[in-house]
Amino acid sequence: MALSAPIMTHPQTPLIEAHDLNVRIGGNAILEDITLCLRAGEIVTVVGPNGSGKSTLLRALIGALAIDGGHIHKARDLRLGYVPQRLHIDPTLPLSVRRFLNLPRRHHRATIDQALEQAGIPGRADAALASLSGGEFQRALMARALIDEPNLLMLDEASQGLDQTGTADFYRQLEHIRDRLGCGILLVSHDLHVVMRAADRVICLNHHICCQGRPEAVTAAPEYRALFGTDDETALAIFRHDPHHHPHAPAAEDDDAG
Ligand SMILES: Nc1ncnc2c1ncn2[C@@H]1O[C@H](COP(=O)(O)OP(=O)(O)OP(=O)(O)O)[C@@H](O)[C@H]1O
Repeated sequence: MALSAPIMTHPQTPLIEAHDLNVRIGGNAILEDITLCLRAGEIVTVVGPNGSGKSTLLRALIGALAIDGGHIHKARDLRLGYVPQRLHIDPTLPLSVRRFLNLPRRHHRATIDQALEQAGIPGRADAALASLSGGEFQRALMARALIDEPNLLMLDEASQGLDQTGTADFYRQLEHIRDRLGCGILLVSHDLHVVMRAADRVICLNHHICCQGRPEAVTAAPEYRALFGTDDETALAIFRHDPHHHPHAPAAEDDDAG
């Protein structure tokens, strides 16, 4: 199926909801009472210190991890694309990008070419996977996540290893994908400045949700400042989110942090 057709999920339909989600690993509470909701058309970014449970949250939401409490409700028509934080591929494996994207099942050439174009590496289908740079490899992972036309895309620090320009390009690409497919995007990132520019909503996680809301509201929240300080105020002023730039984005769930 062509990737260009917009996905007709109703903008206000929750794609995924978590209620009072609890996850314990090795006797430690990693996620505590997480309640969140993600809708089609919005870009939501999870920020938080190292070890605060961001990857665990994504893995719990996609069902890769057993939960110890609460529940997760997924839309009946949910089609999930997931870009993991890491994926180790043996560099000696003679694997082209096309063959990688054909695992575990084959796709039409045109579908693969289109996914690569959407992910920002057009024309690289016949390149050896091992020959891709770190940033290109991340984009190949993104193409793999896009190939089945997800209506929810989850990315776990997919911009790691990219330089400043590459990171800014990456977020622009995400906005483009959201605008073109109408999908919801949930991402984990440490690039606070760019995150603040690209996200419709930010969730600040430190095992529990410290605060969430529009980027401006979250950065003003004492809980966020206690974790990240206030140094990004200047950058935020430069990168401030322009609502007119994203005509398809629905209003964020919370206007205020908390
Ligand atoms: N499989 C596991 N076994 C033991 N501990 C785990 C496992 N997975 C996660 N943890 C622990 O859970 C905590 C949260 O890990 P997680 O990877 O979710 O954090 P994170 O916020 O994504 O961190 P980072 O920003 O460093 O990627 C960490 O203390 C981690 O050591």
